[in-house]
Amino acid sequence: MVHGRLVQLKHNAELCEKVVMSIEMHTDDELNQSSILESILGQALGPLRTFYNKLATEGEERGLIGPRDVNILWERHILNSAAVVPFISEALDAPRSHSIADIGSGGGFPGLIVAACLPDKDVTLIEPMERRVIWLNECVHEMELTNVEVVRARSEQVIGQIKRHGSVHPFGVVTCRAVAPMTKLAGWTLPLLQHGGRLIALKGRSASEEIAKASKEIKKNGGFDPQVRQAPVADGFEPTTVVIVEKR
Ligand SMILES: C[S@@+](CC[C@H](N)C(=O)[O-])C[C@H]1O[C@@H](n2cnc3c(N)ncnc32)[C@H](O)[C@@H]1O
Repeated sequence: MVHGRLVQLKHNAELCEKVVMSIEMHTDDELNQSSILESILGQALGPLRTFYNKLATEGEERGLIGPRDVNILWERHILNSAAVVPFISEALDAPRSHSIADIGSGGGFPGLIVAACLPDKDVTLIEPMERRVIWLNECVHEMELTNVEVVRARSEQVIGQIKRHGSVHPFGVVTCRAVAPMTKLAGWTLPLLQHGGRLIALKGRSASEEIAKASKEIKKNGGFDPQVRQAPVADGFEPTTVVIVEKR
């Protein structure tokens, strides 16, 4: 009986491996077979391949990626998100809360990638849309991540709760990508940070102008010293832009 069960499990595992290989062969993402992935993602590559395959098969149908994204998922979404990880590690080097919040996670960017790359840090994904929250919970389960909590809420609601309950501001780092301009993001992210914490936002080329426009909101929400930094994605790929704001 036990032997029969083991044979069945082995058969299932082989079947899963074949399905994964066939999905990877049917997308034209040239990075699929590249050693770049392992050199950048290391131990996180296993769970992130699971995530990649789920996105490639279900992402478009579930409204999480566009039709043209399927062949550039690694570069456009996964490696782009992973570019914030060194900035987070640097920020959490100081003695402050080791928890991270990602607001407006959507399909999981950058939050799920951060959680896979930093398995010893607690990551809270804050996302208001129900169908995206369902997706995020499925991903956490299938990627076997044990360091993630998904909260269905707008960031302002979480901030309201923190203020009402008078608790200390809990996060050492807040991340986000493609959620809102800095004028809004300042009020949606900085109040979530503890003193000495850092906002690390993936931004487009207009990052400097956004910071200039939002200087009043940044100051009002306890932020200071906003900086625009270039974050390497991988050799031969265009770097991405990151905005970093310190919390007083
Ligand atoms: C354009 S999507 C970006 C998703 C993901 N970060 C990415 O880069 O692909 C913006 C996401 O922000 C969420 N969002 C909008 N307003 C929000 C708020 N006030 N607090 C938290 N999330 C919010 C939306 O539901 C949506 O999933």
